[in-house]
Amino acid sequence: MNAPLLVAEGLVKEYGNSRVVSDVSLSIARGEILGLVGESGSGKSTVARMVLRLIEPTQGAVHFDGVDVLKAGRSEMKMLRRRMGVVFQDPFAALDPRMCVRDILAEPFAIHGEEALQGKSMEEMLTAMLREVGLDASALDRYPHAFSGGQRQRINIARALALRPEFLVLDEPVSALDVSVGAQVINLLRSLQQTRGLTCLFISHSMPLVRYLCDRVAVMRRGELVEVGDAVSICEHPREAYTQALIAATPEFVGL
Ligand SMILES: Nc1ncnc2c1ncn2[C@@H]1O[C@H](COP(=O)(O)OP(=O)(O)OP(=O)(O)O)[C@@H](O)[C@H]1O
Repeated sequence: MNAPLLVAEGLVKEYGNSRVVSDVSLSIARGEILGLVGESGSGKSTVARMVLRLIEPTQGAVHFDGVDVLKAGRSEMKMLRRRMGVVFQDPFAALDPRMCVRDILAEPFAIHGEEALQGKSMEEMLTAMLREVGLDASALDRYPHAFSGGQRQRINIARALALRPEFLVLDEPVSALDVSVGAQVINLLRSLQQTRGLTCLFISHSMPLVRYLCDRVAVMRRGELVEVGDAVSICEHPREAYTQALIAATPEFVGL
């Protein structure tokens, strides 16, 4: 296995007296997709937000490519942000309804500088980004409400990949979509992960989906990890009754 790109150690998150994440340690190898599963409220999103440093852990450490994320200063953090993308569950809430797709996709370049265009014109770059997610340039002048849920999630994915991050957090990216539309988005993510060699943290409550997409899986229950291992082995031979119940609770994923 390659050296890990991301290592999280002993992550804890407390809100007042309530401990919502307790001593979670994870590592993700370069090019690997790690699934993070667990019932609603088990702390999956909180772990992901700590890894991305969107929230500060109460305790613990995160290293990304050897860099201590929680100790990074402002400019180092800006560099790290370029290397980490995120796609959230709700494809509509994530897109500003007053911005056309051109402005939504151009925003990362406005924040991080046009050298990220790698010599392309903005128009060429935006068209290429849309093509990569199965949309065409006619989308550029339209607004989010003009798209279906699946198309909106494709726009979110294009934006998350704009600065060519190495690491992508996918926080339940298809759970707001119809099953067949969700399967198409999963297959898109799978092919993008392969062509770009992305390292991913994939959050889901569906064990069959994790089995389809992920190399390894970490199972969370009430803020703690209960088992971590190869996705197929855990789906076929779960050790914990909790994991068995998660498997039983979700219908088989049909990859179309
Ligand atoms: N800002 C906050 N203040 C207080 N409690 C919070 C806060 N954010 C999250 N929590 C609590 O932390 C727990 C874990 O939430 P989290 O969103 O990480 O779970 P999850 O496993 O991602 O759930 P879901 O599958 O429903 O998204 C929940 O009980 C939630 O209410």
